[in-house]
Amino acid sequence: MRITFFKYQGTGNDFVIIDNRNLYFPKENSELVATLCDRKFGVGADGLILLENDPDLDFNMVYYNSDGNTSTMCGNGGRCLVAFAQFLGVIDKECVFNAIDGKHTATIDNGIVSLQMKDVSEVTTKPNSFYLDTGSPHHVQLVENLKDFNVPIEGAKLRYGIYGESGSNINFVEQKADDSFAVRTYERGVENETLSCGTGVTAVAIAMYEAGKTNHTKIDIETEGGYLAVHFESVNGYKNVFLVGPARQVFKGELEC
Ligand SMILES: N[C@@H](CCC[C@H](N)C(=O)O)C(=O)O
Repeated sequence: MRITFFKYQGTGNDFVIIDNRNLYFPKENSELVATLCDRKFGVGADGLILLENDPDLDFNMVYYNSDGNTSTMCGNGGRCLVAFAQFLGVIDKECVFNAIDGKHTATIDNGIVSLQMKDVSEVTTKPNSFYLDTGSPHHVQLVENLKDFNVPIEGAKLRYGIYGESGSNINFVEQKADDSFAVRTYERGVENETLSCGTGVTAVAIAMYEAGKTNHTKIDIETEGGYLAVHFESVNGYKNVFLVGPARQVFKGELEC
């Protein structure tokens, strides 16, 4: 079988993306997905995404982590998929698509994608951290000297120690200004630090507002792979939550497997 794939990145969170509108990709083959995502034996990516037709909406998103398993929502992946849908001519500048956590609206202008994330009704406050679901589960913890923090080691400890097998993504945060934070994320399913995590920065923005660290509802986030913005409304929970930032095609390839 010949697979045509595209490589995309959104603030350095990178994805193999495949046009699966004709349903040719063997979706149950998790070994193939893991190999395609492998940085030594495959293309190399934090995850793989299939763009499929949806009966009612512009398209459907199927997301796999680099371990080969399907998972919950990927914010940066969703933004990259919107850019891919525009590249394919499936959409123009606006769309509504389906993902594992439901319907998402998005706009794209000059490679900047604004993606509506799911509403957040609950933020759990723990002694020195927060836990919330922004489409994927996230632990958010303030640390000092984020630059030198050992994210892979400390992230793995919390991911397995507190959250067990089903796990959580783990975000370490440092405040930069009233309305800006730097974030480094350990991603479940990649089992390592990634350069950026869209549902993660969304969780950080909301958790920091909930904690009273900021009273801004538009928050800038610095990741290791670039800048993202999150804005939301805070009325009985968090609604109209948007993740905004660049999404770029890196290259196209073909492989026989
Ligand atoms: N990179 C993602 C999150 C992908 C899902 C996550 N690894 C999980 O399994 O929870 C993002 O940009 O949101």
